[in-house]
Amino acid sequence: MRPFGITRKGTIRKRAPEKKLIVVRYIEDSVSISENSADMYHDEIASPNPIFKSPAQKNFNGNVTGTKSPASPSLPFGPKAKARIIPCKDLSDNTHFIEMDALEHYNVWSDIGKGSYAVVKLATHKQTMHKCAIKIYSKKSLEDPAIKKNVLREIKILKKIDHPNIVKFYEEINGKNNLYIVMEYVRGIALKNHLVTKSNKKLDEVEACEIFRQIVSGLEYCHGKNITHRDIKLENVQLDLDFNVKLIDFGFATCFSNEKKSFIFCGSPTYMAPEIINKQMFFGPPVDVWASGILLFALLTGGFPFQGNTEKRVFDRIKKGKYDIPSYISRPCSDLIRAILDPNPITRITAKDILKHIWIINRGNFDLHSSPSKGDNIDVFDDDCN
Ligand SMILES: Nc1ncnc2c1ncn2[C@@H]1O[C@H](COP(=O)(O)OP(=O)(O)OP(=O)(O)O)[C@@H](O)[C@H]1O
Repeated sequence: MRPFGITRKGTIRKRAPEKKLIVVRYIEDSVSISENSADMYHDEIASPNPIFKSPAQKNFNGNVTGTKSPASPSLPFGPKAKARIIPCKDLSDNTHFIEMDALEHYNVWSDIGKGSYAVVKLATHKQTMHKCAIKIYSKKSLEDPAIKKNVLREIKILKKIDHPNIVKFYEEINGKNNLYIVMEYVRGIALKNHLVTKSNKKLDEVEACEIFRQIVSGLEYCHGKNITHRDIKLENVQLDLDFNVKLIDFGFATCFSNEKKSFIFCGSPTYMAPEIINKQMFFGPPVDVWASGILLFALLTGGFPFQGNTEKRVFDRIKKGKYDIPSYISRPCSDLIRAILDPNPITRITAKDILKHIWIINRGNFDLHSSPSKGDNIDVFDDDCN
């Protein structure tokens, strides 16, 4: 179990009644618990009658103690609690230091994710106790016009979207130091991490199909609204506890027009379509479809079709377009992968047609031609080029 702590301006160390050392660190009227404990305890925290006699509430009243609720034997203040010390990060350089006046309606907990420019924190709406995720961009990073443009576009696009397989936008909050995007909290696991838990880092066709179908369903919806995600990859697919798919991170998303082709070099190298690498003008949707094919390949094989130790090598292979589909993949699935990884964006299958493909209709239930052989397993998850 990871450390637990309460935060509100400054840091104090306290002994709980059980004489166990608890370190309490105060930031501004907020409570911070570590990533793991946040997930472990957030049901209690979020419940209207929290089992955990919320140190948060005590904290808000300025009365901080580490006492445990009688009904919370599993919580870290229990008799078995060991000294749990909050990682004492230097808050002075924490650009994602939350502003409680801006987030007055939320209790903000600890980090649930980190991206290149944003930190994502778990929060609960104080009145409804509804859990949410708050993506925090420091305004310093938004001084870069390109980043600012992307973030504003991310917000604009998220506002337009309402689909079960896409994370829901709740509100944006413009703080003095940060910009906050409040959105649906997807309690679960990133698809990439889910894959890593599997033997050989791959899924069977039925499970892969169920996940892939939902991804493509979200994409089809976006494409129907003239929106492209442009950064489809394992890391940007979150699974909830019921294994429902939610697409996240619309930081590269954009609106496209059927009349106007555009060119922009964006996405993650392993997932980039040949038309991007060849610097051709392109419409958005085929690029998402290509990336979804790379992702499907990864789900089924534990590897990527175009690999290399350097970006250049990956690009060279994508340009050549040569890849092997392992023999244990069923014929209908192989056919679908080939239709998706069609180097020509004009003839490449669309998201709409993927959903009508026999492999999807049959939910991946096809006899396998052969069992995996040694050489069929490609493991590139440690590849720097992801
Ligand atoms: N709504 C959410 N619910 C749960 N976890 C989330 C949510 N949104 C983001 N995360 C977590 O936070 C991480 C970072 O989020 P996100 O990818 O949106 O940030 P980013 O800065 O845009 O990332 P990148 O550097 O890839 O562009 C994700 O990988 C995911 O683990």
